[in-house]
Amino acid sequence: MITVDEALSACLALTRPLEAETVPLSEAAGRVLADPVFAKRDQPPFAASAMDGYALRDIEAIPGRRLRVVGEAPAGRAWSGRIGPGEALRIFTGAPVPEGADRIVIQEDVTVNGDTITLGKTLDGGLHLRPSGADFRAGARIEAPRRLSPADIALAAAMNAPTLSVTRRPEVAMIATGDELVSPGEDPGPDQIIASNTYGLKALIEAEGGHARLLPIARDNRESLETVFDLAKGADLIVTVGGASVGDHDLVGEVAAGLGLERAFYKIAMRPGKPLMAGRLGEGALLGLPGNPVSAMVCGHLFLVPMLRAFLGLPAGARRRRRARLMDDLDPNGPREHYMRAEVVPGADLPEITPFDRQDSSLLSIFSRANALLVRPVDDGKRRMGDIVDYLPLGPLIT
Ligand SMILES: Nc1nc2c(c(=O)[nH]1)N[C@H]1C(S)=C(S)[C@@H](COP(=O)(O)OP(=O)(O)OC[C@H]3O[C@@H](n4cnc5c(N)ncnc54)[C@H](O)[C@@H]3O)O[C@H]1N2
Ligand code: MOO
Repeated sequence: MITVDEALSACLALTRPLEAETVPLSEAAGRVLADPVFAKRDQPPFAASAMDGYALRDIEAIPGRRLRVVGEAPAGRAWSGRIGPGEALRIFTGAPVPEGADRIVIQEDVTVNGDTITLGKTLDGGLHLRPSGADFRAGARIEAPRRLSPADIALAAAMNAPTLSVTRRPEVAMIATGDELVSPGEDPGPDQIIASNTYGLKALIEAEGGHARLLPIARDNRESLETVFDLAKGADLIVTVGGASVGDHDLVGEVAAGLGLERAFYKIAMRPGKPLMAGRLGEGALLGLPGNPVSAMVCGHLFLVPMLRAFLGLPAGARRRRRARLMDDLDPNGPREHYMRAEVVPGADLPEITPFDRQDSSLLSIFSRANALLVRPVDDGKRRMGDIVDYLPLGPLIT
């Protein structure tokens, strides 16, 4: 059995950064930027007013001063003259500040009387001007690769980029295997259960920016598996679930080998997830996950997510572990790195972590309550309440 780190390196070696495609800006959120975005102009392109009020010369911003209003500039329409001594321009937020003016006095600090204004007794200290290029200059860049956040989309729009070059979504074909499985919504027989983990994995894949295709459930025989493998052709990554262990009906490895799988590894020193398998199949990669729902999901977080990031051209090493204070005693760990389902809450100095009592790899109800995986090294000794341990956050974290 190889270690978790060795298995991750082998998985990453099966990936390659995918090519770029051009998408409209409005569809680019969450995608991975493949080429930098360049600003085509300064923003703002002119010195702009930050407030509704009056543009004037700062040296004349004296309480009680009377000034003559010489014109008006709404946003989108500059006033072309120059502000001289004793003059002010009615101006609105976002409008170009006229030459000669270097301060905006907000309208709340002004009394209007026909064509003249009188400045109030107290004026706030702000100039309320946005110099041209204050946000960014022409030529400024959004660097790639980068997963595009809503803020990035707004910035790219402001830079006047109507389309963006993003990495193609990795195509993932997903095969659930087992005679006992039916799809959600179907009527299971008395000996059957509902296929669950492929749906959880699809959600994980799509949250990471991949595109997952759920293929029909493959039955526990060679013909059925071969038929469904055939449907998976063309995918960047084929993910199988189940049929990975040593039972008489665990045929995935055998069938994949018959189809030309170049196996990178099979079985890793990890709990849950021991019967993990990976290799190269045709042009794509294959990741064979164990069938137990929690094993499949934990392997999804540890191996599938980094593989997707590598396909997307993002940094894709092992996820950074965090530290927490253990809130329970733990027996010594065995020869497999253990990823225990746990709950992390904020603590005084460090977050506090409590593993769930029941750790069986079939318990999705526990997994859905967990917000962390407590990581126990191979052959870790007994641990006491108060010890500091490593964990990986699952989803949004409350620290
Ligand atoms: N003699 C041994 N038996 C087992 C070993 C072992 O080393 N020696 N390893 C155990 C471990 S650890 C795991 S994990 C499982 C993995 O087995 P498989 O990958 O072959 O998975 P299956 O046998 O097909 O299924 C296991 C379990 O999960 C359920 N399952 C499968 N697919 C789905 C799905 N898509 N959605 C929901 N549930 C699913 C299936 O019904 C089984 O209950 O093997 C142990 N056995
Ligand atoms: O490795 Mo299995 O995944 O312990 O349940």
